[in-house]
This record gives sequence, structure tokens and C-alpha cells, in this order.
Amino acid sequence: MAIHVLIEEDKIQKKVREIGKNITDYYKDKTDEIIAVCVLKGSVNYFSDLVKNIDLDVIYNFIQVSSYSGEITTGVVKVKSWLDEPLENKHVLIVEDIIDTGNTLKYIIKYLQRQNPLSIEVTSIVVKKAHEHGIDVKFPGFSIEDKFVVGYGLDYEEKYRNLPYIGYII
Ligand SMILES: O=P(O)(O)OC[C@H]1O[C@H](OP(=O)(O)OP(=O)(O)O)[C@H](O)[C@@H]1O
Ligand code: HPA
Repeated sequence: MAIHVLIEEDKIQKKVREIGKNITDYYKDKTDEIIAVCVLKGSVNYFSDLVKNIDLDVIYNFIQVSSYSGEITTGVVKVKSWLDEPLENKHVLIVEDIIDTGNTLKYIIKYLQRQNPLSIEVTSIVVKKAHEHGIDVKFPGFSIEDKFVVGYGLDYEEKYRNLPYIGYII
């Protein structure tokens, strides 16, 4: 299988630096500490690059959910592991690799809200344009067409996550 490169590594890294700066600027008058929630597995590459570009105290938290089988969403979000710290009175930033149908994020936001955080914002390195998910993505990366993409954390059947760029299989 070959991969067609859609977003090159240096473009991703430049975008991550910009988003990190926007996040720092957005929070710096509100708080000096945020809880960044990495949505495993796909967000691990973006999360790890992003936090290095945020000039605040960033407390890490990890959740693992999954709903895809190959290129198809099952529509059912399975929780494999969940938060290990309370979010009450904290500013929470959810870090996603991709928002496609929006099902995963809607599910996560619904459950995080129950913990009464001060705020919940979202960043995602890729957002697909096709779906009207209605989620306010405060810190978006790249807006892409409705094609199944891999790389930079994104997988097809668990492969291609370690590619440094984002592309699609041809
Ligand atoms: O907007 P949606 O249509 O819900 O799709 C987005 C979600 O799908 C992927 O996760 P996946 O279920 O493949 O698990 P993974 O992160 O372990 O690959 C991706 O990492 C997002 O969390
Ligand atoms: O396009 C995609 N690629 C990989 N994982 C995904 N999960 C939702 N959409 C995608």
C-alpha cells in the first residue's frame, strides 16, 4: 500500500507551534494551569508535540476510547480507560487527533462536564468538514475533506500511527 501525503511534517509542526501559542495566549489571563486530556491512542503524537509549545503549567491526563473498525465508525464509543484525577474547578483542554462525525468528542464532553470543570475547550489537529457536529473547536488545526487519513497518530487497523505526516492510502 502507498500513502499520498496530504499534510507534510513541517507544515504540521508549524501549525502545532501556532496552536500552542494561541492556547497560551487564550488562557494566560484566566489561569496559569490547565489540565490537558489526551484522547488515546490517536492523539498521542499531537499531544506530545503540543504540550511543548504551551507556556503554562500543563497537567497531563489520559483517557482511552475507541469506536472505529477499519474506516467505519461503529457509532458506539467504548471506554478503555478513564481519568485518574478530578476536574472540579479546573480548566480542561481536550486534545484530539481528528474530529470526524463528532461522536467521540460529544461523548467525552458529556461525561467530563459531570465533574464540574471551570471550562472545557477542544483542540484537534485535523477536523473533517463533512459533518455538522456542532462542536465548538476553539483551537483547530487543519480542515480537510472527507477522506480517511492516517499518520501522525491516526491509524488504519492500528497501522501508520508513527508516520510523521498525514496522508491517505492509495
Ligand atoms: O469524530 P469521530 O467520528 O468520533 O472520530 C474521531 C475519533 O476516532 C478516532 O479514534 P478511534 O476510535 O479510531 O480510536 P484510536 O484513537 O485508538 O485510533 C480518533 O482518534 C478520534 O478519537
Ligand atoms: O480519517 C480517519 N483516520 C483515522 N482515524 C479516524 N477516526 C475517525 N476518522 C478517522
